[in-house]
Amino acid sequence: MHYTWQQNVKQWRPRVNRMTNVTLARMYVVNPMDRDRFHLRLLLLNRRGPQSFQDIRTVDGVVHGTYTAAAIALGLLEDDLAWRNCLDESALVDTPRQLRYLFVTILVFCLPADPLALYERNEANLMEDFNRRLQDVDRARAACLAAIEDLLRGHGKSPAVDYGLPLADPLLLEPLQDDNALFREIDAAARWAQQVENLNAEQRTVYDRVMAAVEDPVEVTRTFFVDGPGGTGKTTLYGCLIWSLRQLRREVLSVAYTGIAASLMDGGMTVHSTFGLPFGTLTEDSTSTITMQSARAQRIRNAALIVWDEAPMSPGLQLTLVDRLLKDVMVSNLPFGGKTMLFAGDFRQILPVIRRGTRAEIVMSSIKNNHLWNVMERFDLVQNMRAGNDADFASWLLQLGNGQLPAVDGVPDTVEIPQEMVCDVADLIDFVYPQQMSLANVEEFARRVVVCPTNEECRGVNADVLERFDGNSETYQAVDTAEVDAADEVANFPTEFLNTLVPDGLPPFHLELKVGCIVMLLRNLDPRRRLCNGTRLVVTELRRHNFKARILGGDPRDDDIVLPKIPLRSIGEDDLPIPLKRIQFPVRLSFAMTINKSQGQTFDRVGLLLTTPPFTHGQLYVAFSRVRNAQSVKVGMYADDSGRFVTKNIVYREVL
Ligand SMILES: Nc1ncnc2c1ncn2[C@@H]1O[C@H](COP(=O)(O)OP(=O)(O)OP(=O)(O)O)[C@@H](O)[C@H]1O
Repeated sequence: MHYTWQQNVKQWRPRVNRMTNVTLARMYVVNPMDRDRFHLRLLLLNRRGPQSFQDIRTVDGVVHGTYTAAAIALGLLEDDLAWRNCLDESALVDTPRQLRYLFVTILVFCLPADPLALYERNEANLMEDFNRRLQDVDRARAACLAAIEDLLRGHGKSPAVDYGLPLADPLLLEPLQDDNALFREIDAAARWAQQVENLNAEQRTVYDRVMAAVEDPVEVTRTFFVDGPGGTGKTTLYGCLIWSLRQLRREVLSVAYTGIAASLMDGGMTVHSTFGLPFGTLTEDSTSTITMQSARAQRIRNAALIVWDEAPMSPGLQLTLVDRLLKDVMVSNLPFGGKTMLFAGDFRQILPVIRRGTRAEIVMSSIKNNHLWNVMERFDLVQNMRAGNDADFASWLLQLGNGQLPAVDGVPDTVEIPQEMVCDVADLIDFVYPQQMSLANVEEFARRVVVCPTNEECRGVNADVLERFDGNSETYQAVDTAEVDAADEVANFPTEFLNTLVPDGLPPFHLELKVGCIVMLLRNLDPRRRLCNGTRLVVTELRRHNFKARILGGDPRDDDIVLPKIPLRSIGEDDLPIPLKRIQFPVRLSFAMTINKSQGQTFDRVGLLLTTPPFTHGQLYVAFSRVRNAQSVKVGMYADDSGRFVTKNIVYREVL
């Protein structure tokens, strides 16, 4: 019963509904993925006095077939023209498999208004290879839908529930043999069997301990931490564990804090996506989106081991939330629900990133200050296994990382860079890159990079190196929108102002590319295919609505990737005056990258630009440890008044 205030008699009276006997008091929230109902809700919120469902779908006298079409006609939804153009362009020249990847990328990241219409428009091209092979349209359609379903499942999505796409008819499906995958599996099995044999004594101790814990149902200590500087064989160790357990038909989950580290692990996924953690700053009250009955919860239940790489980068709170989730999923009060957990990493490297965080805040957020640290059995790997490493350099690096090199003139956090490692700032790019660059000589510079403390310096280097490429460039412009509800607030931020913003996690408004240039992905598009935030790609073809690229150092048998523009949002930690949505290719030039981004990657040659000094724990160590020997790195910096090359080496000894 609803009441209204009667001013004249100063009384509350039951409300009289003059229209009907039914009162629509409140509308249910509808998941945007439930498209039809979501768009009906959108129309109900924006249309006044419709008399029937048909009426709701009628715009300017035209009765639309779907609520989606009516919402587009009313301008309530962006239409899918950009994605149609992007798919049309790819369909003309790319393989059906590339087109299916592109279609799935658009579904997952661009949230088109009408996925079914996009599918139907492109169906013939999407299934063309199956049709050729099977010579039967119905079976080809079923195979194509199953392939799309498989790709979507990798993103935790369902074609029917999330996008309203038809499902493959199981009666028409036949097992498809992927010869490539089969050969790769045989290759991998031979390689890993050999690796397990070759583990050194330190690695073997951890391997045996973890395998024993997995096998022993009553073992109490099931949480392990492996600490080891770069090159001591951590990745090899958990590769062996993952492979051995899979041989025993046991499931393993491999996760890492960053997408790029996840992509280097077999089947690796980010911590966020595996455990359904929210993005942005976590709090004690943050919760996982994983429900107990879901397939993701079941995957966790089935896992015999969870390997967590680059753990020192994870905020301690992440461990608390995952511990809570695993206790619920496993219905157990043991740490991490009694799962066997193997954490690994190097505390000399970069710690959790807290924007403008103080030393105390950063240290407090480290996993070392989480109560779960105390339940971990700890192992140290010290033997450097990286072939070609020079022993003097490895020992200098370790002293640098441990903060054991002498401070200059007693000034804390300073270090002198050996003269032979320094070059003139103006010559640094020449040390790394050839004068003439193109797709033809990409192998010459693919495993080289310039690293800098901040993005600002990277932008300058990137623009300079692009000049070294032959051929014309293409400049792609973004579509920028301020994400605010109030119309008058939007007016305070004109488009030309939004276009000038260069937040860290977003591509530039003007993206200038040339064939052969190196770009970095800015989103985790598909860790299963090593397409992660931080993956470097070489551009192989530029088009109007998409571009083609391949992963640097990727498997040559892999197809090139076709990338669409996608809507990207600022993450709220960019110091922007307003939340920004930018529709642009999710890449930026990557001849230079920040030291933080380079963590976890190995290069043949690195130019370290130190015109501004490193500013947080571990940065200098991370920058130098990207290469295997002293000859492969040069530092571009200026001498001080006494001719010495002095910079900052910030080491928080309390976390080592
Ligand atoms: N037991 C071993 N015998 C021979 N080579 C090994 C062994 N363990 C590791 N390696 C080799 O040493 C190199 C470094 O190993 P790995 O990548 O596993 O180290 P990491 O600790 O993960 O390094 P990073 O932290 O820099 O990624 C690799 O080339 C690897 O093949």
